[in-house]
Amino acid sequence: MPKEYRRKTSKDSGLPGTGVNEGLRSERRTVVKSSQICDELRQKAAQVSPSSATAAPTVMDARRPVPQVTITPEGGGCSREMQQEDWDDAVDGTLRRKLSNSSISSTGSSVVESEDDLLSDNESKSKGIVTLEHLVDTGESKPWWKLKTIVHWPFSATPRRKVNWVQLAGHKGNFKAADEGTILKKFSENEVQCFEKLRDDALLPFVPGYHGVVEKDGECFLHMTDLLANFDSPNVMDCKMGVRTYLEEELVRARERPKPREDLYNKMVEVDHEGPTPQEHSQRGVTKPRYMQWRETMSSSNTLGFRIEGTKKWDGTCRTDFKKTRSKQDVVHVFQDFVGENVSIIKSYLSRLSEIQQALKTSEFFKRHEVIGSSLLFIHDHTGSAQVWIIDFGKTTALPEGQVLNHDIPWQEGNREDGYLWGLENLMHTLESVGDNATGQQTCCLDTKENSQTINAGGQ
Ligand SMILES: Nc1ncnc2c1ncn2[C@@H]1O[C@H](COP(=O)(O)OP(=O)(O)OP(=O)(O)O)[C@@H](O)[C@H]1O
Ligand SMILES: O=P(O)(O)O[C@@H]1[C@H](O)[C@H](O)[C@@H](OP(=O)(O)O)[C@H](OP(=O)(O)O)[C@H]1O
Repeated sequence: MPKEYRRKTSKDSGLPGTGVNEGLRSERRTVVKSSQICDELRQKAAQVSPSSATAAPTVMDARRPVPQVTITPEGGGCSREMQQEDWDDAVDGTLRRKLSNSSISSTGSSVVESEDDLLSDNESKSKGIVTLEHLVDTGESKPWWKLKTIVHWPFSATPRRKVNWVQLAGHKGNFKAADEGTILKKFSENEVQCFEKLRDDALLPFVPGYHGVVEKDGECFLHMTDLLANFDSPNVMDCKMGVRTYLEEELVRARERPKPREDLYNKMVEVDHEGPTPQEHSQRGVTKPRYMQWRETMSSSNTLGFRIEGTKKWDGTCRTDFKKTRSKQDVVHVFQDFVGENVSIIKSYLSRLSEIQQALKTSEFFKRHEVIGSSLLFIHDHTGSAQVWIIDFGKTTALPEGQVLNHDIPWQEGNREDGYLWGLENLMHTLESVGDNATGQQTCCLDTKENSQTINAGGQ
């Protein structure tokens, strides 16, 4: 699915007067009333799920305190601090260019240009500790959706409650603070539709709570539960699931209209100078699917059906340097470091993964969707609490009517298989190995059958 569709926002949503046919570039300059657009987007997305019309909560709640976000330079310097000038920029609408060059620039791309996405710089990832600051209600709370009108709020004089938060993967600037226990993720029509469909699905207990579409600073966001909220100094790990991390459509488009990207070339040579072909070296560019395939081959996506994207430990240590973490042994080591050989945590994780596995096998949603780029988010803390959640449905795509997937057979172009279940099984085996190493025996964990299946990644 083209990114300009997946990440449609209020400003390129195909709403009356903002249709893609009119050209998104010129449309982006159109001044639109965003709260009205969010309402329309919410209603439009809600149409996919009959039950959601009543289930959608009121999103414009005047009692909410004004949220803001500060990104602090913690965790090995893999984050940045949001400055006052960032907020000033919001007044003239350039904030999102400075803070979120990735999803937003793709959102703003025109249909004609976006053969394989237009994210053409290498700052597209935000990886690090983010301190979300929820302003304390001083008794004169203002409707938070009006933040754009009070962007010069005297930040230093306002009482705040800091909430440590981490964004381990994904696009820079995609998240903002909301009221306590919740966060905002940049709107994607595709993701909203998935959440709407998931309201009635067996997977519901394993996805973040979804509270509708809201507007802030003139943009629309998904309002969802902050999965870290109930943990005390959590340890967090993001594992991207599947053997394939790009959509078949992206492959087709790149073939029809190849668009080498310099930012992806730079990311590739940074990890492996021998990665690009001589032609790619000479043009200093690689196409998106080519980069994604290379990422899958360098990491464990192809060999295990999942890969580690990032980890953050309770002490603030943050790691995202896993692009070459490929062998099962290497993956086991990362998990060992993450759980500290705590067998009880490992057992909790395995038990939760087993529940997820069962739910996936009965889920109508899962059966009828190609699940690409989705992650399992592992979270545990010193109290012994350990959970796993399914996150990121930005590239999860409905199959044509009547078509279903197995999720554990080899991908060949056209069959749209993603290898999700195969990856999950390997992930469980990996955790079992970690448990076995911790106990020094073979009895740690679940009695899962040996996984002998291989996914044919050669077709990529
Ligand atoms: N509901 C949530 N609660 C807590 N943390 C979350 C939640 N959703 C996402 N995160 C954090 O944000 C990171 C990125 O999330 P996500 O994958 O949804 O973003 P994205 O920008 O869509 O990613 P991608 O670029 O891979 O599509 C995760 O690795 C996790 O650290
Ligand atoms: O992890 P890396 O090496 O930084 O690579 C990025 C990662 O694969 C993201 O999942 C992808 O976004 P999507 O999943 O949304 O396609 C992004 O594409 P992009 O640069 O086009 O945003 C890649 O650059």
